[in-house]
Amino acid sequence: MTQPFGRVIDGKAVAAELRRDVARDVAELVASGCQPGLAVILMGIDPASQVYVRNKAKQTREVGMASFEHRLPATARQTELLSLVQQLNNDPAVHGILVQLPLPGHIDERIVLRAIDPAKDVDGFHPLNAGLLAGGGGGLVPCTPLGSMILLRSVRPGLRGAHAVVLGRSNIVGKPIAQLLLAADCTVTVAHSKTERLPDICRQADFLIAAIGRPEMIQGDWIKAGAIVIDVGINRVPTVDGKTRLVGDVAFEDARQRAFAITPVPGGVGPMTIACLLRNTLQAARSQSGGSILSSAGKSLP
Ligand SMILES: NC(=O)C1=CN([C@@H]2O[C@H](COP(=O)(O)OP(=O)(O)OC[C@H]3O[C@@H](n4cnc5c(N)ncnc54)[C@H](OP(=O)(O)O)[C@@H]3O)[C@@H](O)[C@H]2O)C=CC1
Ligand SMILES: Nc1nc(=O)c2c([nH]1)NC[C@@H]1CN(c3ccc(C(=O)N[C@@H](CCC(=O)O)C(=O)O)cc3)C=[N+]21
Repeated sequence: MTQPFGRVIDGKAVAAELRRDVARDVAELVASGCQPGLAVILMGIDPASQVYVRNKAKQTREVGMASFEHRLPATARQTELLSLVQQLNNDPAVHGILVQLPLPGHIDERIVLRAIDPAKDVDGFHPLNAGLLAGGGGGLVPCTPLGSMILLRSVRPGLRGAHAVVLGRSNIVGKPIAQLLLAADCTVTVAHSKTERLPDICRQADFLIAAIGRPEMIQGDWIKAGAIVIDVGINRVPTVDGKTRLVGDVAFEDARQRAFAITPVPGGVGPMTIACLLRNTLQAARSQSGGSILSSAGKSLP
């Protein structure tokens, strides 16, 4: 019998399934003469970023795509980074470009993200793609928001009319998630650091999407009974034995007692982010091997 409460959403399993689907479609595309290629630029030696970049490269190859890795020293000049982006924009073997964030302080992130060809912008951070998303779809959709929606739909296929509360309003997570929920006919509240009476707002949420980067800040009694909780936060915290562990923005065990379903950290949204990156690269390769950015890429939103 299925439990009425406290279901843990298995992001690892859903991500593995998505990667299998991507791998099958990649094989078809390769057979027709186009191997999708993903290029990742890593500037500096942030240890966490290095782990992500390594995982991405491994999973890219596993689904049959070509993986290109470019490393620049943290001290490289912005013009050097921009000319690398330009070179990748012009490289027909590269269908997707990801510049790992955050960038060192002397680099203007906005200028770099705008330099990426929107058709190759598999992160979905270019203003053209952000604008298409705000207009209801048609471009490349940011990976973490896409993955969050797929997990939400894995437990509740019909989202219409529900009250979704998004905590966080960043351009890369909170805002695009809010757009996707709106496109799915949810009633959306976006909260942030200046929001008053945050616990009360959270208690109204049928779907609570947490993307604030504050370890376990969201308490169990902020969760409405029967809500679905998507915890996007990834926070590394010290443990008593001097090591570190990953926790989300939600106090998982307490929230689980009240939620209908909840994503864990690790093993929730994180693995979906990489799987969606591969999905976006596949879409980008398809539209570049015939058709425009508006043809196959993200025609229907999740
Ligand atoms: N699972 C994954 O694959 C990914 C996970 N992440 C994780 O998601 C989290 C958010 O990332 P990101 O959007 O880049 O972070 P940002 O720091 O860019 O944005 C954080 C947002 O949370 C809001 N916020 C901060 N503190 C509070 C608070 N006390 N109460 C209410 N709102 C608050 C901020 O408000 P304001 O705008 O007012 O400053 C801001 O809008 C992080 O933990 C990050 O590690 C990020 C990317 C991918
Ligand atoms: N241009 C750009 N695009 C990004 O999408 C991007 C970025 N920059 N900078 C950093 C953040 C963070 N991010 C994660 C991806 C996967 C996991 C992931 O797979 N996490 C595993 C755990 C991994 C671990 O153990 O460290 C999990 O949650 O289960 C986490 C975080 C993508 N980001």
